[in-house]
Amino acid sequence: MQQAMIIINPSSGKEDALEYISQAEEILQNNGYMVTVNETAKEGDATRFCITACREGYELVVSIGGDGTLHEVINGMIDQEHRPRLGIVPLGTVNDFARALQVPLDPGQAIAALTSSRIQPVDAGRLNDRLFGNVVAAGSLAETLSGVSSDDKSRLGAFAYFKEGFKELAGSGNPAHSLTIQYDGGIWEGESPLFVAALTNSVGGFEKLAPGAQVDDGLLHCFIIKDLNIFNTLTVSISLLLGNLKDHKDVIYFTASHVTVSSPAPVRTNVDGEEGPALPIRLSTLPRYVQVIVPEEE
Ligand SMILES: Nc1ncnc2c1ncn2[C@@H]1O[C@H](COP(=O)(O)OP(=O)(O)OP(=O)(O)O)[C@@H](O)[C@H]1O
Repeated sequence: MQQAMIIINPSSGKEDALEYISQAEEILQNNGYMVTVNETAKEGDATRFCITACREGYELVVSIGGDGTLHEVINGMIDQEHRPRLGIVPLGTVNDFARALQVPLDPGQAIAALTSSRIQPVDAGRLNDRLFGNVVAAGSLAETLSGVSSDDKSRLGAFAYFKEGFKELAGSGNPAHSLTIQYDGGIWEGESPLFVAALTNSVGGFEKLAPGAQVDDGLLHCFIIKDLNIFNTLTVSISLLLGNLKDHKDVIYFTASHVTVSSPAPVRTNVDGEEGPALPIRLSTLPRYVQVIVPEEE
């Protein structure tokens, strides 16, 4: 009999996570799985549970929670020879990974889609000695984004990030730091308030950040926002909404499989929506590393 592990964060989303356990358990049992349910209680639990699932040969791990929980689950797969298939039930407020893979944002529909036979191989990102599923941001605006409240994210969706970003720009005028970004054969040095490296098209709920990004293209889609002021922030924001950010005159866009970012200043990062390590960071991709269950094609 195949084994499935449900990893659920009971604090995710609007805290109605527990309602979905029996629904997911039933659908998996009806599909021939022996199901183990693990509830997380604190940071790191989802990673530990997923490590167990890898070591014990589980065929399937289902992450029920937000992008933070998913990030932790994916980190359990680092350096594991056996990696279970991954099912996603999004309960967070942003759910970028689900958006990028067309997994339904409605949890009931996402649970129903766990029986799909369609598997999408997805790149994982490597940041120093850990993994990420979707995005790494660095710079003073990235630090600000870590502070966006769940309440604002629920109320304003992706626009919560604009609100915090504008607040930061209005407060400090010019929050750029000196960054050195080395990628494959190139190097960029200059002042920037924000560097973003994305694996998928959806970042912060904006589904058109990198419209050309494929989840299995083996590439980091990188954006350097050059020195910003409050006025061209508006035009950058509009480009972001229209999906042509990479063509904006104050944005440098490139793709690469290896990137390092450093700064003489103590700059922090944001990784998959949560606060990450300080610079310097080394980024790379692990092509087609995670096998994700996605809905059948219509
Ligand atoms: N039982 C728990 N109570 C509180 N926090 C928890 C618990 N279990 C895990 N966590 C922590 O909650 C963090 C955030 O979870 P997650 O991103 O899944 O939900 P969310 O914050 O509701 O989603 P979003 O970030 O989209 O708003 C996880 O990174 C984890 O460290």
